[in-house]
Amino acid sequence: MTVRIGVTGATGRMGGEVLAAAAEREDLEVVLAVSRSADEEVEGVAVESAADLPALLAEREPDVLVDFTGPESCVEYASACAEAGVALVTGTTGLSDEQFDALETLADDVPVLYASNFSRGIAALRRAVREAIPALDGYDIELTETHHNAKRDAPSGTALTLLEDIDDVRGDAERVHGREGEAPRTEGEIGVHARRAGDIAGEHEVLLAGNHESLSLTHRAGSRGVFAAGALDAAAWLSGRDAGWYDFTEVLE
Ligand SMILES: NC(=O)c1ccc[n+]([C@@H]2O[C@H](COP(=O)([O-])OP(=O)(O)OC[C@H]3O[C@@H](n4cnc5c(N)ncnc54)[C@H](O)[C@@H]3O)[C@@H](O)[C@H]2O)c1
Ligand SMILES: O=C(O)C1=N[C@H](C(=O)O)CCC1
Repeated sequence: MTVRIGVTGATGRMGGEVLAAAAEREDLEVVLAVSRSADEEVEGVAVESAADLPALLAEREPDVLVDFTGPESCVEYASACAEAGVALVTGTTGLSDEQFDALETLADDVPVLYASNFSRGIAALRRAVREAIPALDGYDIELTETHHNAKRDAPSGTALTLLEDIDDVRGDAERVHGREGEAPRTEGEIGVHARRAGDIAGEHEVLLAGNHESLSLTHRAGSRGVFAAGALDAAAWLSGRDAGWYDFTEVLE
């Protein structure tokens, strides 16, 4: 059965990637694309005004809405989905704790799948990090992420997810965001570094060092297409499921 999808942020970098990737798939049909700046075509799809989203959801009846926008719009669109009974896949990062709480509450009404990163490589990196930490007890950990020069939030959503993974395995640690001046490392702290340059799609490195050795676990996205493909796989998987909060790792099981 073809899954009917809607796309928000259609004129954005990820919105365009999602529309381009969806056009190549036979299991999905784009029935709706919206953006703050309407009246454009993206990848041959007419982009309508995001202000009309509630009415458009009722009229076009997508099974799943795919959202890569900003934190405020993500919660607003999730709320429209809950109202219309439409499932939501979102990869929007930079959400506050309150905004995550709001999304989780809306997941009582419709299926919501959130992932800070929709690449399979990052899913594998997360597993590798969870395995490496207990094997390298007491080693220093530094996390570095690098993204294009238009990225708004820092550290990246993926970096925050990796930090949560590290805390889960090793217990909560102090996070030191960059260093300047007299700033020697304290035991157990995690250095967090965010670089912004050019059009880099996304790089994450977890460095573990101690005992006269170091282990660097690094993922590099070759293009945004990898995130779009993962989000569409998530949309196909989520369609028809019960209301609830879902994770990308469940899609990959
Ligand atoms: N989870 C992942 O795998 C993944 C991958 C790439 C990007 N992202 C995240 O996706 C989001 C979008 O990234 P992008 O590079 O496409 O950004 P972008 O700026 O190119 O596009 C964002 C789109 O959302 C719209 N938008 C932004 N704020 C809005 C608001 N308040 N109200 C209505 N519309 C709004 C913009 O008009 C634009 O169309 C970011 O949070 C980014 O971190 C996640
Ligand atoms: O380009 C972005 O913005 C990305 N955002 C996600 C994050 O914040 O982790 C995933 C990688 C690309």
